[in-house]
Amino acid sequence: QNVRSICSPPPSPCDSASKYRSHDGTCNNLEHPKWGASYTIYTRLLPANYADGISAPPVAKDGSPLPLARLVSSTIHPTAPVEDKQLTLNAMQYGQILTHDMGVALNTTPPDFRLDQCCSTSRKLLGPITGSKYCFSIVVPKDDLDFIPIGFECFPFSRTTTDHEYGCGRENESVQQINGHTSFLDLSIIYGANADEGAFLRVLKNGLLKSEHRLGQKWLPRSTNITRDCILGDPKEPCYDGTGDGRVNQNPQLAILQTILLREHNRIADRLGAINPHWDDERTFQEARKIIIGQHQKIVYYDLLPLLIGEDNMKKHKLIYTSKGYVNDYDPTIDPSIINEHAAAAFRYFHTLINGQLNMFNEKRLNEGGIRISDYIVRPLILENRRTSFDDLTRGLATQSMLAADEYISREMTNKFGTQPGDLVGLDLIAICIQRSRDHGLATYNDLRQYCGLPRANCFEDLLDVIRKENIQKLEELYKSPDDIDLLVGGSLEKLVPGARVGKTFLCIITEQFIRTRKGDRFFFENSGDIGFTLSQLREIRKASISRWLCDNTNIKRIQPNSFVQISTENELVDCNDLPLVNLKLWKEW
Ligand code: HEM
Ligand SMILES: [Ca+2]
Repeated sequence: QNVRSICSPPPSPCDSASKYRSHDGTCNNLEHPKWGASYTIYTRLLPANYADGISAPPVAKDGSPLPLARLVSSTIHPTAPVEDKQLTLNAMQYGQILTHDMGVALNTTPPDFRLDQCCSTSRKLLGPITGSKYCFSIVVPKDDLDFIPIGFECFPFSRTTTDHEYGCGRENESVQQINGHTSFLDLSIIYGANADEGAFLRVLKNGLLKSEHRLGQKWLPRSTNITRDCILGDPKEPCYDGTGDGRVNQNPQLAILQTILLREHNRIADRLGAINPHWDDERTFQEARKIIIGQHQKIVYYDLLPLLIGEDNMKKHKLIYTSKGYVNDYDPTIDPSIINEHAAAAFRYFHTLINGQLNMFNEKRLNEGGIRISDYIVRPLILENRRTSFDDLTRGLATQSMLAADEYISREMTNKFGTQPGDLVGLDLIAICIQRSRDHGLATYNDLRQYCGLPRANCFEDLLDVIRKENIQKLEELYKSPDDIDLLVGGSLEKLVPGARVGKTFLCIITEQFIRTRKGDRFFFENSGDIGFTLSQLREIRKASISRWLCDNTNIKRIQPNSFVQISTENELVDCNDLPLVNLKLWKEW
């Protein structure tokens, strides 16, 4: 899509009678058809903070450069294998699904940037990993834990959309990044974020999405462009495409959940077809899509988010209800676009939850061995390795602990990210994210503290209200003034708010995002009217659970009722058939 049309979209007339979401999110808001649509810009809570007011990454208050992102990462984020006491890896992993549904910052190659100039031996082409075509200068020796690449220039790395030619903003106005996905929770990651992609992903028969049959199971279609999508040891290894998101191969557990979503769509479409044989392909597809999206929204708001941002906090902000009826809180004045401070900083805090080791479990939940995640980044061969691998890894999601929300990060992410066996250098995901947040010109930690109702810190000691002393000392070593602290860095060090897995500032940003995502979505599953569910259908949708999804789309026979939460006496393994099931007979049309 050409950038000019993104920046000044022509008025697009909407069909208010249309019962289903568009693929690109347009016309969700009938007054503002582009709100929340794919290929529109992110929004901000506070004005951009570019050094030149336009597009250059920020500098310190006194004009000196900010500390190197890699130096910040290795100073602030040591490693420690602290596990979360309550939640499983599945909670982290569905968090990534949710993130991907809400956005992907489009990266564009600056015209003066030649790959052959930059990809010398010490650098790495990151295409398949981040979806960008840049060479990164943050590469670190894979096993040298204390190596800090001082002297490595801190890249012209993404310049995501920092050229007017590529980003939006008139001349002399600050640049804003572009979101390649719909902002809505509409599973654009499996249905595609525009009409052409949406049609391409479908069989166009019986309401089905394209899939491939192997090992007696349905799989995501294999990629026809493996060098773009994966880094494989052998070109015959699986590498997926044919889903609505280019990041599907990024890590094995992500590919698993994408596969489960695909299977669930096709499972529901099959049932609906049997219940309503007179429905055509389009009707079956759209009704199945609506059912899966409704279940997904229920699972996100009612089952997952309370664990991350606190149940009391969600109730206080009217993000969840105890009502058995409709909620009808759609507010057409709310713009559901994704907030840049949320996507490029606050929600990335949950990278702390990633466990570098993925274990496989048999049906007795006995550990059958594990893999290092860094060996399988953009290389999902482990899913189809053996007949049971997929199921064993899925049980791992439901069994293993995620890591705790704290300042510690797995070395698999900060030193070995994106490596292949034999590689001498790896990447640092956290350094990449710090650099990315600068590239997006986010306002500083101090600015967001103030926005969120904390006092501005005039000196480092003022941070004691939410940050531990030893961490303030580290900040003082790195930054010259409290006004220089990056939002991602300061926010990541805050003490957790009781009941939540984030500190105050990030909680405020993330909560604001999920208010907009809910109230700014005319099709949110708890709304009534022609586009909503009937009340009895809504009661069925509310029975959905992540555990039942795993059961219905794998060979798993027993699971705990809530597989975001570890097995315990309150959450014991039960027979899959004993879990509540969404009764599709309620969709029978007489
Ligand atoms: C194994 C798990 C994960 C891996 C390997 C991973 C890796 C990545 C990578 C490579 C990026 C792009 C970095 C850049 O170039 O800017 C990214 C972006 C992001 N990640 Fe993760 N991530 C994981 C899990 C999560 C989880 C659990 C969350 C939150 C619950 C999360 C939130 C985000 C967000 C919000 C973005 C920005 C998306 C956008 O472009 O709008 N990630 N992650
Ligand atoms: Ca979406």
